[in-house]
Amino acid sequence: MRLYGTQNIVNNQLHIGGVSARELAATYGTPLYIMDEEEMRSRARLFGENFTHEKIETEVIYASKAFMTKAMAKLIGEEGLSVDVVSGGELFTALSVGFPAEKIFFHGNNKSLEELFYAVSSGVGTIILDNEDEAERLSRILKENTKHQKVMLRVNPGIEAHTHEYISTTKNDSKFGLSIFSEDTKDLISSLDRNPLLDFQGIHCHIGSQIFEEESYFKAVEEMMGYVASLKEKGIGIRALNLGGGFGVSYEEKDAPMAYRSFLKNLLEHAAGIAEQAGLLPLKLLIEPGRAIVANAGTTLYEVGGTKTTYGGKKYVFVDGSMADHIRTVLYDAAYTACLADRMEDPLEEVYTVTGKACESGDILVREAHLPVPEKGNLLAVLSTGAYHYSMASNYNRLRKPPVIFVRNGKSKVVVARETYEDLVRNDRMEEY
Ligand SMILES: Cc1ncc(COP(=O)(O)O)c(C=O)c1O
Ligand SMILES: N[C@@H](CCCC[NH3+])C(=O)O
Repeated sequence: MRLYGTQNIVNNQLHIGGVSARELAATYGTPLYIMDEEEMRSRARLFGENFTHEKIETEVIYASKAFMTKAMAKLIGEEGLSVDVVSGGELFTALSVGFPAEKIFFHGNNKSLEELFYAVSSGVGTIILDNEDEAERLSRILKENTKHQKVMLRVNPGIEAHTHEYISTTKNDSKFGLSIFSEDTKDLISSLDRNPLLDFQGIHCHIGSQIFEEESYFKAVEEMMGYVASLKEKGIGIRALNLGGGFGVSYEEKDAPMAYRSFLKNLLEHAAGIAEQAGLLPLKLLIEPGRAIVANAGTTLYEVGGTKTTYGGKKYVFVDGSMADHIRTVLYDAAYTACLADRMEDPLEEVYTVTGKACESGDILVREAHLPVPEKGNLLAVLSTGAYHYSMASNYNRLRKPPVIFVRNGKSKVVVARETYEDLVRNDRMEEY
């Protein structure tokens, strides 16, 4: 089995960050989200250090939708990356730990008046507009408050990157951004560029998520550079080109993500070559990795409650979590690797479907887990759950969200406490009509 970051096996036990899964379960209970701090920091550094070029200014922005807490915002700040937020909530989290506002990029396809006002009044560095309505809302706020704002526009280059339909973002009918093939988009860019309230920086695209094909990014660079050149011909100078995120990670043994270091270098080299030849320099290049920084750093730990073999012969192992803390399997048909964290070297005997406590037949965490025959009380770990797990967790069935802990150098700390029953009813009211 492929282990990640600081994960290793000592005496048949899974250890992460130098702490055994058994000890973590005893200290914090299960289900439990465990994040390997060293792994997140080294991934952040990998992107920061390898997306650099002598001829082009660059910036790496962490897409916080993948995993955001106060501790994470602080970690990203310490590692020198910028941050992308898509809601007032993510923005609040970043600002609440003193994340520098000028290094925040505000995304989203339907930012409200309230969110835009919050962003402008907090000094958010760049707002990435998605459409004309947002541009109009933002201009109104800037005018009323005599402010000035750096903006970019999200465009859609129509690249078909191979990934699950729900996380593909640049098909021609995607809800995100505006097509580069439409004249209306150029008209909007031209009006953003002329708007004295705006400091128009350039354009953004994001071709989808969990992408393995390097070729798709090279194609995106070519399309976007061509577009930058066509805008230049219209007298619109583009200072920044943001290529988004989406860099795939490995969830199963067979997954082969790109070698990030060489990929980033080659991508920048390719972009710099085109930009130089087409006379588009100076042009700043930005990327927004989310999953690639946190996915493999995360492990979810559950306790086994029992097993069941159906009349039809299907074998289930029941754990104390559910689709409420692990939605990606049912939502995207995503595949994961599971193991028994306290029996790591026992022979794998059967294939089980890992299911939880939710009242849904679709409550499946891992479709095919090769395991030793699980016993009640064993610890079951699902690997690579650092991205889009805690951030997509719900309270379905009024299940409490698990805590999140960071581990590093033999120590652990709580970064999000386990929800209590009181937390679940905190906003309930018993008013009369
Ligand atoms: C605009 C934008 N940037 C960055 C990301 C991060 O994607 P990923 O976590 O796949 O790197 C996303 C999510 O898909 C996104 O929509
Ligand atoms: N939530 C998705 C990716 C996010 C897409 C954001 N544009 C996933 O878990 O894969």
